[in-house]
Amino acid sequence: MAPYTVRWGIIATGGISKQFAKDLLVDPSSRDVSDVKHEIVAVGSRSVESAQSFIDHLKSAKPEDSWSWGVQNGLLDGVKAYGDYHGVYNDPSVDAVYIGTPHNLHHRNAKDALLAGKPVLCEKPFTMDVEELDELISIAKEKNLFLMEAVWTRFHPIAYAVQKVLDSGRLGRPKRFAADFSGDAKLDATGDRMIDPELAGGALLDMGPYPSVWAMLTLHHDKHNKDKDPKVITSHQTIYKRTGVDANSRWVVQWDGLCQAALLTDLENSGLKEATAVVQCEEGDLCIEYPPWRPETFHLVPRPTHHVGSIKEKETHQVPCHPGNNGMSYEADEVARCLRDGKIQSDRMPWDESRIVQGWFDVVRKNGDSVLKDYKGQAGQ
Ligand SMILES: NC(=O)C1=CN([C@@H]2O[C@H](COP(=O)(O)OP(=O)(O)OC[C@H]3O[C@@H](n4cnc5c(N)ncnc54)[C@H](OP(=O)(O)O)[C@@H]3O)[C@@H](O)[C@H]2O)C=CC1
Ligand SMILES: O=C1OC[C@@H](O)[C@H](O)[C@H]1O
Repeated sequence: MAPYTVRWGIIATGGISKQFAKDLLVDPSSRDVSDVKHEIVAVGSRSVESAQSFIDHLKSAKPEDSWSWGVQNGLLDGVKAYGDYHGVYNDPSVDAVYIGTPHNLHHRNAKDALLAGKPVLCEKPFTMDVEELDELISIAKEKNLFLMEAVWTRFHPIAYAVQKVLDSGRLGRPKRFAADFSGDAKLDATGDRMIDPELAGGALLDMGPYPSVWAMLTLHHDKHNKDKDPKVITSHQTIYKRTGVDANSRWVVQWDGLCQAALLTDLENSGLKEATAVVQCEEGDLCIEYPPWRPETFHLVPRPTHHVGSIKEKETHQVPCHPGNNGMSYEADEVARCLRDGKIQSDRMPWDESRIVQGWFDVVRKNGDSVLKDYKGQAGQ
């Protein structure tokens, strides 16, 4: 059977849109996929020149570039450059829209796309607060349109491999959990969106999705977990004085009857290489290596008290993404399969799990003292 094809419209021409677009153009067979494929038919930007130069950049792929396959095989043929986003939403040749704008624009852009009748894949963090997210979900339901947060890490081979080990029961019940996304950005020398309050900068919203995804995949999905509504029980933010955003956010989530998770983000200090996420279980510890957004290695490690636990030797598991793939093709394949199967949400990245994490961000932000503390989202506008 011919592969099901999604014709994508890309919103915004920044760093992540470029990475996503390139992954759409990688040969699906290089990741053992034959049931779906992708084309790019429209790019929307605040300026038509930027949309065009984005397209030109993609088209200028050298033979050794992973995405040159798509260029040579016509996946960009006829792509249109729009000098606004609505051109993409209203283009009848677009089957689905990818949104790669800064956080505080996600709700506006996703809402406009849905109202124009387009399925949406929207970058993380989904929205600025739960109210904005609930509005998007209700529009998606009402219009019977697919909607998903682009938490790409959920779709990586390592995410499934980690869950397989935990599901096997080999490690027993989780007892403790910690996860961290921290980096030593030279903030005083930069003026980028990461520290810009006007673009909802700060560690929590940009980095927070990654410790959260590992807590969700391991604890929330654990077969012993019965708590459907894990809550933040304490949190702290340190403020970056120059712009007032959070330089770090730390919070603890409790899954009643299972265990707690300590979640950390930090813009100014690096985390641990071998332990970006650690699930400590009865029989041994599962340690996922940095980087949290795209790890490729995890270890099973004996408990520090060597007489406890059946894991006696350290084991290392390498589970890379397929070569030539930034790691974003997998989430695009998920969107294609959901559209093909008539689904409006993904089983792997369902709305209620986006809502849980968005809810944690709301609590941490409101408990803290950053310039975004009292930020009101734009639900209803
Ligand atoms: N999944 C992942 O791994 C990653 C996800 N992200 C997420 O993607 C989103 C975008 O991040 P990133 O690509 O790094 O950001 P960039 O700053 O590189 O790009 C953002 C783009 O948004 C558009 N835009 C629209 N309005 C504005 C505005 N007022 N100010 C600035 N840009 C604007 C611009 O495109 P144009 O001018 O063409 O309209 C701009 O190029 C964020 O929400 C982030 O969390 C980011 C990095 C990695
Ligand atoms: O989503 C992201 O993942 C990779 C990081 O480098 C980036 O800060 C972040 O936006």
